[in-house]
Amino acid sequence: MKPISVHHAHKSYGAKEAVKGISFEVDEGLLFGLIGPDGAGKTTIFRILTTLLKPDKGEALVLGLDVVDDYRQIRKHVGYMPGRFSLYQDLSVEENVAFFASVFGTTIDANYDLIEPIYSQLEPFKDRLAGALSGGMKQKLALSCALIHKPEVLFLDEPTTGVDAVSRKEFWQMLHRLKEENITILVSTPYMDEAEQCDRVALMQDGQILSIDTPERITKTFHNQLWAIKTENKYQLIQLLRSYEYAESVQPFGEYVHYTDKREEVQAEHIMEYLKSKGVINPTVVAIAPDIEDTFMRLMEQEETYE
Ligand SMILES: Nc1ncnc2c1ncn2[C@@H]1O[C@H](COP(=O)(O)OP(=O)(O)OP(=O)(O)O)[C@@H](O)[C@H]1O
Repeated sequence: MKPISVHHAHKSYGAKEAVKGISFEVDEGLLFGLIGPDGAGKTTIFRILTTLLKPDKGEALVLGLDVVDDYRQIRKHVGYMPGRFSLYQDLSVEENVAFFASVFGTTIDANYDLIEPIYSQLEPFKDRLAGALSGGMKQKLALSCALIHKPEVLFLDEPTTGVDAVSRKEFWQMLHRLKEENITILVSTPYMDEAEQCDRVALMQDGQILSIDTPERITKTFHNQLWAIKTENKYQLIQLLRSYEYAESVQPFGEYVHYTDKREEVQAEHIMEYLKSKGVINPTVVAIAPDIEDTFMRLMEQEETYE
């Protein structure tokens, strides 16, 4: 039995089809990522799996239980950290955890061993109101609350959005520790660097899954030579590359533009010559290895082309 299995799930909000026939399964003890931009349908999938929304069509099972027929049992065995508003801002740190414990008929002490690595960092502030905590501390508190009844499956919807880089890193370390406790984790994120922390990922766009695999295998599907190009004027560079007759894809990435070319054999010099012929002084053109973000952008582009 897979802890999570979704078969051809559909969900619409009025005329808007948010989830368009999605299927995926998650093995026990895996850290599985739903990766995609805002509006891809990630939250809708979380709401279906945590029994807060019914799918219009298709089936979703958690721990072998049906999200519609067996919702009461599912709720006892899963932890959910929604994207926002999961804490009571006007209760203290300790009161929030105690409240979530009482909802599940348990106590902080009974489950302290599981939350200890996370909650111990909050204990010095246990009397502080949740509303007065920093983003990173709120996130730790929300995770403590989601774990207080020792769930077998943990659902984390964009847990690191709006959290500083150090707290994000710590958070992922915590998730790896929870995995060792054999908790199955479904986590969503819009950050591609976090995708690489997952055992498997589903890349989502517009209510559909474009690819499911390990981050390494997804990245290997990018076959073309990728170039990172930089000039003084990035906006002008993008325009020039987009109007280059051999351009295949042009994507801004930080201070660089990532570029692929339609030609089989292309050298950095070819691209430099073209840019110089358009008046660009000293362009930097470097061959680089693609990462999962490049692969995702490519898959999204292909999807748009086929539509
Ligand atoms: N209650 C609702 N009524 C109408 N449309 C909705 C509702 N909830 C979500 N949607 C739409 O459904 C689509 C999927 O939303 P969903 O929240 O599942 O995506 P997401 O990937 O979680 O993105 P986000 O990070 O923005 O929440 C979006 O286009 C969204 O605008």
